[in-house]
Amino acid sequence: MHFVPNITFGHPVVESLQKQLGQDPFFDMHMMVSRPEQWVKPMAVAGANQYTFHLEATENPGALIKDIRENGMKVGLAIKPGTTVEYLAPWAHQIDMALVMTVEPGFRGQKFMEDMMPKVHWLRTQFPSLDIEVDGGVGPDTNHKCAEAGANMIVSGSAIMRSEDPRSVINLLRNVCSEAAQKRSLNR
Ligand SMILES: O=C(CO)[C@H](O)[C@H](O)COP(=O)(O)O
Repeated sequence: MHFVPNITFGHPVVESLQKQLGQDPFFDMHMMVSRPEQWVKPMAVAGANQYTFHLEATENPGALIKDIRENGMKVGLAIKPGTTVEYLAPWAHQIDMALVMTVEPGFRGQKFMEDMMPKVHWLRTQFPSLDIEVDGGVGPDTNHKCAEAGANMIVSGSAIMRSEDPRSVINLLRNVCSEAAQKRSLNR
């Protein structure tokens, strides 16, 4: 289970949490950009472990996946709420992580789109070992829906940053995801 606090690089809170929780940083760069091809090398040089791009932003996902791998990074593939999961499926065997956006990309603090959960569930059923991430409006009130649908990675921004006790929110989110993953593996 990976837990991904969505906090700006170098933010003192994330640095302090990493120290306190003893986590090795894993840098997944979620590139909400047009022409994602142009940033692969710079991100690899900067030390990114994974490069996540939007399927809607490229005309040649296959070539981009190859380039990311050749630059030594794992591959994440994101879809916006309006993009159907069937559009992502042909690439699922070539990627490490599928990212289902649960808000329109743009800014923090938006409302979680529960109607994206069937996408997560479908991906989990079709690709049992794929990492599946959700991003947008995820916090203690919505996290269990993501975990039950099959997400094993979550991005959480506002719910953590607005809390007076970020560490307990992180632990809660992590526990819910771990328990759901455990239940899934027992049911297999
Ligand atoms: O980047 C995003 C949207 O473009 C993320 O959804 C957002 O930053 C996550 O924060 P929150 O938990 O507040 O939705």
